Amino acid sequence: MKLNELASALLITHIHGEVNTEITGIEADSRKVKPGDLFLCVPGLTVDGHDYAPRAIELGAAALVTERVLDVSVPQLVVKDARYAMAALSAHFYGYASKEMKVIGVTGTNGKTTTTYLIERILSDQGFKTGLMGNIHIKIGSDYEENKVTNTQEALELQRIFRKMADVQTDYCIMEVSSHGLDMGRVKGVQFRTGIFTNLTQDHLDYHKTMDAYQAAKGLLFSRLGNGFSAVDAERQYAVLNADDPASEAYSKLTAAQVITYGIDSECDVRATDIRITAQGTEFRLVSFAGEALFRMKLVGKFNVYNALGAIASTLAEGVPLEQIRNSLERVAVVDGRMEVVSEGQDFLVLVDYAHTPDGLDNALSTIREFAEGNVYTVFGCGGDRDRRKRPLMGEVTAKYSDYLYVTSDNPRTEKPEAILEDIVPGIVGAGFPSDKYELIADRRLAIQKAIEGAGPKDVVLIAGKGHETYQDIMGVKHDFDDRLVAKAAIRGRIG
Ligand SMILES: CC(=O)N[C@H]1[C@@H](OP(=O)(O)OP(=O)(O)OC[C@H]2O[C@@H](n3ccc(=O)[nH]c3=O)[C@H](O)[C@@H]2O)O[C@H](CO)[C@@H](O)[C@@H]1O[C@H](C)C(=O)N[C@@H](C)C(=O)N[C@H](CCC(=O)O)C(=O)O
Ligand SMILES: Nc1ncnc2c1ncn2[C@@H]1O[C@H](COP(=O)(O)OP(=O)(O)OP(=O)(O)O)[C@@H](O)[C@H]1O
Ligand SMILES: N[C@H](CCC[C@H](N)C(=O)O)C(=O)O
Ligand SMILES: [Mg+2]
Repeated sequence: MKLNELASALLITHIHGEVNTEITGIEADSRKVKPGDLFLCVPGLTVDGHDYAPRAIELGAAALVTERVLDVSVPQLVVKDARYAMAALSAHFYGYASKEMKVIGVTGTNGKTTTTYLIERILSDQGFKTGLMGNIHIKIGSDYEENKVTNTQEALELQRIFRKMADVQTDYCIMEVSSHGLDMGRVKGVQFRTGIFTNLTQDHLDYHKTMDAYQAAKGLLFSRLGNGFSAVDAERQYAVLNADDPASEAYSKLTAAQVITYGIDSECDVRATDIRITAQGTEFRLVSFAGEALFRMKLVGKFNVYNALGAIASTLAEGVPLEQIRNSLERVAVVDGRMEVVSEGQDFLVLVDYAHTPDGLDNALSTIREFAEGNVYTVFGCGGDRDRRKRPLMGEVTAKYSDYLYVTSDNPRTEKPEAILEDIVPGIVGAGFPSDKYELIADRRLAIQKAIEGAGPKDVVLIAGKGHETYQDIMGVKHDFDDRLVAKAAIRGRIG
């Protein structure tokens, strides 16, 4: 594509240099530039992409996108806002691929991965071709790719993925939409069919600073939906909101999409009643605008009833019959790394779960308390270079529900592991937890071993925070680490 053809995606811009320069790719990271690429100079929070222009040109960049004219040899497309330009130019370059499928986006503090996974199962069981973007992996047709970021891709990568999905005739893309992704404009230009809101509780205050700002970032998904009412079903847009979460009221005001509410405690369009939770699963009666049905799911915990409700509401909107939604959900055995049972035949229960927020831990542990017959041992930590204010709160929640605590590392990244552990302690102490029942063990393998060695018959060991992750990030290096494998080895060591 020629540079001036690409530039037509933006109204206010000018080209400094040869307008007919051929562009064969787009890149925003100098380390990945290939000959013929357009290199986007993005001012970031840590460095300024303009400083990497010379390196990109050395690697063969054919042109640049800049916010100011640089003294360099290649043509420049000068724009007002490089991040906005990244979204607009990438969408143009990849042919507005998200418009070739229905995109269902899920936002919220917890439950995004689980909800996307459930929707994908329901729709693929209906014979639709599905794509999935979330932190377990990215699914394009029948191929799976690793997700190198935890959640929502940068606009450029996102549009590249949509193109690949469109090329294999994907009907539905179901994706997690993080608050960072919304706030940084990564999903600008993505045409969503449906936005789903799971819940809003504390996380990411390192980035958003206040809960109001965090709530507003998630609101961007809903404020962009629905303003072009249409008689054509495929063009309609839906906002699926959790009626039991106070933020939903604000989101329903922000959106012009048709609102479908779901919940347990409040009056709503898709509601679960008569809920029964056991260690083996969850039962509930579904009362909805499309009829009633009894659901028996293998997924445990009340929070998974909420995730199921979001999935049910959004697929009912797609016209999937309630009975068939139920059949699909009843077949889901486990979502990778979420309340996943680790069994080597031992006489106590070991669960690996991805809870990494105060509310996530509250949900996971309160569920465990509903069925635990013995003591509850919790192994957990808090991520480095992430919200520090959630650390004592996570200590407090784990103390509330556990008999023994093993506080350990969970991706310390560039922080000192011991310092993170110290940030957690005030929450444990403040909750009045006995000092002889918790230990700080920075080595996660050791912490898991100790918890498993301590457990007796009928006890429950919860290993929280890493779920499906297969690494421990220490100073930017990802070391192999899988809670499930480490727990299995520890159990074998104990019983073998
Ligand atoms: C806070 C945040 O999200 N930051 C993201 C942002 O960083 P930034 O704006 O500071 O960029 P920067 O590192 O200063 O770099 C500026 C520009 O220079 C370029 N550069 C940089 C170095 C170089 O050698 N060459 C080069 O060209 C970069 O590619 C970039 O275009 O843009 C970068 C490039 O795309 C991302 O890597 C980076 O994600 C960081 C690594 C991150 O950890 N993000 C997390 C917090 C995140 O986004 N998490 C959410 C999940 C949240 C949830 O649980 O809901 C997610 O969606 O993944
Ligand atoms: N609806 C929910 N409400 C509260 N907690 C939940 C809910 N669903 C899951 N959880 C808890 O949060 C953990 C993470 O769930 P999940 O991976 O689905 O969330 P996520 O929103 O995708 O997280 P991330 O922001 O890391 O992508 C689970 O392991 C579980 O402990
Ligand atoms: N999406 C979350 C994942 C956290 C997972 C946990 N294992 C950690 O590293 O803190 C984040 O990026 O904050
Ligand atoms: Mg997720």
